[in-house]
Amino acid sequence: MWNRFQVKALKRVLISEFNTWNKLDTMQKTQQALPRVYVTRRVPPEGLKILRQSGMCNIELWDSDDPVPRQELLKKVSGVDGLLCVLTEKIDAELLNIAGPNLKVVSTMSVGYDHLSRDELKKRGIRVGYTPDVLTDSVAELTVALLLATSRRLIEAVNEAKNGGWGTWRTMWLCGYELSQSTVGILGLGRIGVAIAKRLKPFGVKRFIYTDVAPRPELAAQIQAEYVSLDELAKESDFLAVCCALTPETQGICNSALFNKMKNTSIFINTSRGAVVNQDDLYNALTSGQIAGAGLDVTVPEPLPTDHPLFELKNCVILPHIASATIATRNAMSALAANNLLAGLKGEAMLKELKL
Ligand SMILES: O=C(O)C(=O)CO
Repeated sequence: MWNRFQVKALKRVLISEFNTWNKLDTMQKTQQALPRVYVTRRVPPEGLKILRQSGMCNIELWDSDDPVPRQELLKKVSGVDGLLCVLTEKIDAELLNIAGPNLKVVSTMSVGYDHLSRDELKKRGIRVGYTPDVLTDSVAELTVALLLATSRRLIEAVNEAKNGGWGTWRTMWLCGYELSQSTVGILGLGRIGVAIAKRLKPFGVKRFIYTDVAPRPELAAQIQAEYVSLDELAKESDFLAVCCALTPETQGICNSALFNKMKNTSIFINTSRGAVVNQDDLYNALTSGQIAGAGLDVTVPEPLPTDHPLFELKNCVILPHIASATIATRNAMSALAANNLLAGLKGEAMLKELKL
């Protein structure tokens, strides 16, 4: 027989157990009620921290540095409320149909949005976040580095020094082209084009010219750039930097018609998207001497197969799409993508929303 103290103690234990169980049950129910979010890549820590600390979504993560296989992605998006993706994921009608009507927001950790079917997203009323501005400086910096590496033949020079090609100082050996007194052309003047021009100006560039679908006087005024036609841009640029977004209008815009108008001393640089260039035409322009050199941070496909003919050319410098690859920038991109996603889930204004 229990005395009254034992009964009281047992009561206390039971009540406390009941409360704990109740709390857990409520927590579980709340968790189940939270929006479901699929993150298609191990994005940099800043973004993941923001998502986790928000406590406002259930996150499932493809915890890898490599892209999620398409079939796995299609399986995982079914029924999600939000999707945080990177530029390797094609967000098209097939995926959106499988995702279903819960999907309210797609947030891409990229400034480029050519991997998103904008019409399909718009049709379904899905909001889209992206990450402009935070990568402008790192992309501009890398563009300048690539331009100098190409025009001053740095990769060839390093290889010659390392591989015994360095005989003696020679008068015309490894001579390249200099920015001083040059004309720099920008195809697609936006924030990145302006940032590139600002960095190039101190090298003694004489003139900046640009082309776009229409003049952009406010941006152009920052760098005293002159609006010209695509033809003039090709003919007059000593250095031609491609900074436009990939759209149906810009796909393949850098083709033989453009290269044939360029000077045979010109350097062509692309840090936007590979598909704005017709790579066969570029190969011909480089091998025929129609242009002097090309620096590419982007190609079709990516990665470019190691046996691709462009890799055989000494006057073509190819980087593996690293323009925004600084630790600070990639963290800022992931933080912005996470904040865009959370704002979209809450139905609030995003920091950077793409107009569809
Ligand atoms: O953000 C983008 O679109 C990129 O290409 C990454 O540098």
